[in-house]
Amino acid sequence: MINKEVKVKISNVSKIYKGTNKDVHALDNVNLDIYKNEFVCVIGSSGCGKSTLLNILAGLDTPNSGTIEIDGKAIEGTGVDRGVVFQQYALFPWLTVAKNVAFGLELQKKSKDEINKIVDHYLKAVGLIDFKNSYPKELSGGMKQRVAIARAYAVNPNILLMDEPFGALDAQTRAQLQTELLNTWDNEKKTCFFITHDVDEAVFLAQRVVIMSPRPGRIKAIVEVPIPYPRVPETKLSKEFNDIKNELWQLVYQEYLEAKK
Ligand SMILES: Nc1ncnc2c1ncn2[C@@H]1O[C@H](COP(=O)(O)OP(=O)(O)OP(=O)(O)O)[C@@H](O)[C@H]1O
Repeated sequence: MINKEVKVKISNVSKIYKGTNKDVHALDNVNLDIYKNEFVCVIGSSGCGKSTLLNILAGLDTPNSGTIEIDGKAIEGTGVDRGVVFQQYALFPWLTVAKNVAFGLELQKKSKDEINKIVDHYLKAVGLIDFKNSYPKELSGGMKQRVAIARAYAVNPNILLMDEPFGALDAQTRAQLQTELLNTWDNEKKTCFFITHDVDEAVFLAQRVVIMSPRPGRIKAIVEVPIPYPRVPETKLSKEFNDIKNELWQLVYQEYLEAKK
């Protein structure tokens, strides 16, 4: 059930990148309210502005116009209230798994005992406690992404911003991490903004799916996914799941036909 308290308010956000030949209107007047503890997925064709929007939410980029508010307060740059997970694992190769997860906690000047406790908690949550002293190069892609997720959760952000975090993984690992992510989301009650190219993944994870369209980047439609949690791999076999998936496919396909014109 969606709690209707607005957590993130995106109002009239536009972004233009100055290009060598021409300007790119990456986002045009984007408006979206994301509710507290909500899981929102964003899909849309390549170049429709998904990452631009996520980077602006993260405070890594700024809009040309419009505002982003979190709990009613305009954001200014990056903040520990927002954890970001990218497609490429972005782990520090010279640090062990435990040290990677501890990194943000050390910046927060937490005590050693507290850091150890938090690191162990999240490494257990992602099933990697036995690898705490390993280095990233000793891990598979899926394991590295689990570390990245544990690291994002460890600093206790209110909001998780995920840019295709499972995009580089094989189907089986991806399915496993989707279920794990939902379990953690359910336990930790975070607000999640999750970009994916995979319609199946969007329906499985999200309470609402935002479909964006390109040139200029806009929100084309928002589809609710009223399937109850916990969602399990078998959920993907249900009629309800497949009906919503088809609805989204039609919107995405329509987009493809329009782009071809
Ligand atoms: N730093 C930049 N400088 C210039 N143009 C940019 C920059 N970042 C993005 N763009 C342009 O803005 C548009 C939106 O890009 P963005 O990366 O947000 O799309 P996306 O929907 O995330 O795409 P993809 O699914 O391929 O990752 C694209 O046309 C892209 O070329």
